[in-house]
Amino acid sequence: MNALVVRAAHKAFGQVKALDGADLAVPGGTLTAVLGPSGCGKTTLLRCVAGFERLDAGEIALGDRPVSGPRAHVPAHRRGVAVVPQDGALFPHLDVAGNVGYGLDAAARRAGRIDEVLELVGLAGYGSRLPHQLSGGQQQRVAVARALAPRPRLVLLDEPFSALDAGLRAEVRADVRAALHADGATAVLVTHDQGEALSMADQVVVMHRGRVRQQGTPLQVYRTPADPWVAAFVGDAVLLTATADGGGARTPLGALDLHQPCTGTTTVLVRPEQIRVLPPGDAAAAVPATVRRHLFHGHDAVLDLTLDDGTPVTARLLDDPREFSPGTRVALTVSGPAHALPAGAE
Ligand SMILES: Nc1ncnc2c1ncn2[C@@H]1O[C@H](COP(=O)(O)OP(=O)(O)OP(=O)(O)O)[C@@H](O)[C@H]1O
Repeated sequence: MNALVVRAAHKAFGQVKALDGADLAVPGGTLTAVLGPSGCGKTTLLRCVAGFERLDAGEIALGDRPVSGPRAHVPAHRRGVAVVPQDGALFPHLDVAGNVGYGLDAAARRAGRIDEVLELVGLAGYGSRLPHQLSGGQQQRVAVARALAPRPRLVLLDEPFSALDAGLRAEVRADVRAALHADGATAVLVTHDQGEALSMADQVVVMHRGRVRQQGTPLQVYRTPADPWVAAFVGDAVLLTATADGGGARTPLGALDLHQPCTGTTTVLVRPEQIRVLPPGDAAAAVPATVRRHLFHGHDAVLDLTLDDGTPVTARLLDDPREFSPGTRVALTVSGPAHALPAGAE
């Protein structure tokens, strides 16, 4: 059953349509990431679900209970929704146990719920510390423990890892994900970070200009994006004009198999990690190309290339010691299927 359903949600601030018909459904017990660029309406969606903002039109239901809509606006404190803000917003004068237990009833305290959630977020034994005695990552863990403590119907996380440095972020993300799952929580994470959404979430909701462009598993939105905009937003995209004839397509990178059948003129998506870079003339079916730029990133390298017909292509190289200077001639092949994108959307 869905723990949260948003239908045709509209919310404007003056002339700005922050939500312009947003639809989404969040199954109970899952973590859903709402992913989109700055200004696409993510925070507004989250604030409407929490009950901090009223919808202009549309509906929000938590389980089978309508909470926002033409006939209902349940106030925030009666929705059973917990919010983890960007900065954690801990009470500075209360220790960790005081923060986590704030608002928790006596029975839950006696039952050991504070220790239980601190253990879940990896902070067993930290109950008597004050917030200023904790690292940024630990403070966010406390904020998550505080949100989980009263067993809310829904936990909303608003870019909760954005203030953490990159090394710490990956660890805190993984631990928070594990804690939410272990507690059986339903959670919605708002983020503009594709890696965060794809690595943490059970399902990803991609937003653009106040609407949901696609909802699916991380693999679905990455491999089979709904349109060219989603394709380019959730990762690096090589977009090729193509003629499809069912299970395959003719493209500037040769004949490619398709994930899903398609016919006629279309645009197909290939991800840069699917492109193999060979010496010129190495394989009969390889397509000649010229290197424009080679960017080394440590864990991988990105090669910008141009095919002889002018088509730009990007290849991602893993564990590849070769160095390519601009102007080097190479030949390209593609491994794995491409994805035919529906025409029309920008
Ligand atoms: N209270 C407000 N008053 C006026 N405009 C607002 C208000 N809140 C949001 N907006 C506008 O609505 C649009 C959507 O904003 P929102 O904060 O929901 O986007 P976002 O996707 O969360 O962006 P970010 O990732 O930068 O936080 C933006 O154009 C924003 O300027």
